[in-house]
Amino acid sequence: MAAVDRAAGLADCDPPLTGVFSEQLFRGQCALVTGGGTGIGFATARLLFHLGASVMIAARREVVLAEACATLEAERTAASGQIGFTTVDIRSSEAVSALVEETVGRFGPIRLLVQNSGGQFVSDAASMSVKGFNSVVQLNLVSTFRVARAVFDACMSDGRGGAIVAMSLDVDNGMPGMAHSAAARAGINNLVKTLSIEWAASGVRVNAVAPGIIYSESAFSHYGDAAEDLLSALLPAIPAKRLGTPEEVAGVVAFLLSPAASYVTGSTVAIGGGSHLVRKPLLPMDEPCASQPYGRLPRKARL
Ligand SMILES: CCCCCCCCCCC/C=C/C(=O)SCCNC(=O)CCNC(=O)[C@H](O)C(C)(C)COP(=O)(O)OP(=O)(O)OC[C@H]1O[C@@H](n2cnc3c(N)ncnc32)[C@H](O)[C@@H]1OP(=O)(O)O
Ligand SMILES: NC(=O)C1=CN([C@@H]2O[C@H](COP(=O)(O)OP(=O)(O)OC[C@H]3O[C@@H](n4cnc5c(N)ncnc54)[C@H](OP(=O)(O)O)[C@@H]3O)[C@@H](O)[C@H]2O)C=CC1
Repeated sequence: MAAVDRAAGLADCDPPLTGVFSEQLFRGQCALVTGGGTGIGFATARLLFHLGASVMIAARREVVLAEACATLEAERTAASGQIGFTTVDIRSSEAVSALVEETVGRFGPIRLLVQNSGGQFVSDAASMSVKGFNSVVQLNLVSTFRVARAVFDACMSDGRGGAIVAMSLDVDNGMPGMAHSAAARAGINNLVKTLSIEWAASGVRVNAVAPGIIYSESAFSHYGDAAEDLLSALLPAIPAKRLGTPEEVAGVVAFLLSPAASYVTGSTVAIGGGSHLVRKPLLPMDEPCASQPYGRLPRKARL
């Protein structure tokens, strides 16, 4: 896949990107990374771990999390922190409460939160049921609030502070084929603004990152055979003319969590090789016409 090949080699340093930060940056701090077993979440957990944090990764698939932990344990250096995993479905308040309790019990109060878990399916809006729209909003927007609230209440509201990074998307120009996710992520972009104001008095910074198209096997596997065609059509609209890597997102997340960003809050940082500056929707559509300016995706493309 040519688009993927262009991204290869960018994360060859091992462990990735630690060289640009002090290895003591997060020494002893407890970090929770949801979705930390794969893709962007794994790259972020990996970087925080190698920068000294005690990192809990959490998602639904235990076997994936266990494998991720084993990989990190095998990479351990003198500078590395601790790593642990537990399962969670972030759509459940009870499960999220249990996750926070377990993380605090194991590694102490959570100071760094990366609310990375999320996703969606591709469908044009005309084929999308309200139930499907709602399930994606629940997963991405409502569950981001749920996780942030649970961590704030338990660990960050006491004035000792913390830093939160949520996962958004490049949605400035809308997102044909992903109306649900784009609306949810636009909600996240606004949510971090309000939370950053309300929680500033507790010393908590709240930011988001908005990745463009980031290649990882786990992410692409959700799009099946459609991925290659979609990507071929998408690539010309990316000024950098390549996809991003999970490590390129992890570096920005680590910066936002770090004291280097101590005066940054309420921001959403685009990580898309300039794609957020291109004034056209990110997803490719059929040939536009006057009566139907954005064309159509195949109806209800179940990928
Ligand atoms: C990076 C890939 C490149 C390929 C090119 C694409 C370009 C896009 C660029 C954007 C970049 C973004 C990338 C990523 O986000 S990577 C992460 C990818 N991971 C995922 O997306 C997986 C996450 N998905 C899920 O967890 C679930 O699908 C979801 C939460 C979204 C739904 O789960 P839920 O359990 O709530 O769903 P149900 O099965 O109960 O269904 C509820 C209703 O939802 C509708 N639905 C569900 N799935 C589909 C589908 N595949 N297609 C259409 N509709 C769907 C449906 O209405 C369900 O109701 P019914 O069962 O009654 O029909
Ligand atoms: N790749 C890309 O181009 C882009 C990705 N993003 C967003 O970045 C984030 C990471 O994506 P990426 O690494 O690419 O893809 P992945 O599919 O690798 O990551 C998604 C992660 O979310 C976890 N997850 C999904 N649903 C739940 C749930 N209900 N409860 C707990 N965990 C859940 C998954 O684990 P499990 O299935 O085991 O629960 C998985 O680890 C997502 O929010 C994604 O939408 C945003 C912009 C672009």
